[in-house]
Amino acid sequence: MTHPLPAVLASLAGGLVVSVQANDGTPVRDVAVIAALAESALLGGARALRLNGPEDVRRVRAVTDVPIIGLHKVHNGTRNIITPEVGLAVSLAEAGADIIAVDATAEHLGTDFGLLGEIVAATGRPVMADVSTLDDGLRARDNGASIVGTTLSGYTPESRRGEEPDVQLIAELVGAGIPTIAEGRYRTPEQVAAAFDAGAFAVVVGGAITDPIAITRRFVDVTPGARE
Ligand SMILES: CC(=O)N[C@H](C=O)[C@@H](O)[C@H](O)[C@H](O)COP(=O)(O)O
Repeated sequence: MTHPLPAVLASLAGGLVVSVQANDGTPVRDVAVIAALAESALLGGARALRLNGPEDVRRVRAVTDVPIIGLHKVHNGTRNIITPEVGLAVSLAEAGADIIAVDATAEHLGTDFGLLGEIVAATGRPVMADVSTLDDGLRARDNGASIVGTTLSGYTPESRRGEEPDVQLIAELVGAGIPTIAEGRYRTPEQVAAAFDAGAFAVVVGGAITDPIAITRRFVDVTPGARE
């Protein structure tokens, strides 16, 4: 793992990163809407953005200088794999991403995490390794990641399942000396505060801020009408 952190990552310390992504086929899946949500997040105080795909990265890069964590999701039939190829990472960097997020799970990569170093070499950008377990994080550290994210805990067979964010994984990774960004299922300010208490370097919040369908559904779910 790179010591000290690259400046663009160091600038995220203690901050909120907002992930602005939308599923295909939803009304929000429109590059202009993504850009509007991203600008709104910045007006609210977000320190950085996390964006899926070169089109969204390029569009948002045109309106802001804040750090952008770029990723490119590819569905493998079971789940989305995050930036599984060097070429996808290069396209994100060319579009303006400052940091590249990469799926760094044993489920996807087995024991060969060499892709992380290849992406660093090809893009000249630091890699945020999206992990699901402590073992994933240790391998990512040893293979060129600058920082890890708890992003994929709950989405691989090896990781803990739950509705709540995996705060325990933050503590495990930080305990191993690995700088860690908390990400995945953060819904409330209290959960974000708990992530920082556990030692998180920064916290990423996605759907709780940028997915109006999921936000609406959580309110509808407690209405009497929803139980009929
Ligand atoms: C598992 C996976 O593919 N996660 C993706 C990674 O970029 C996104 O779909 C999530 O929205 C993001 O991680 C933020 O998480 P949340 O939306 O729960 O705050």
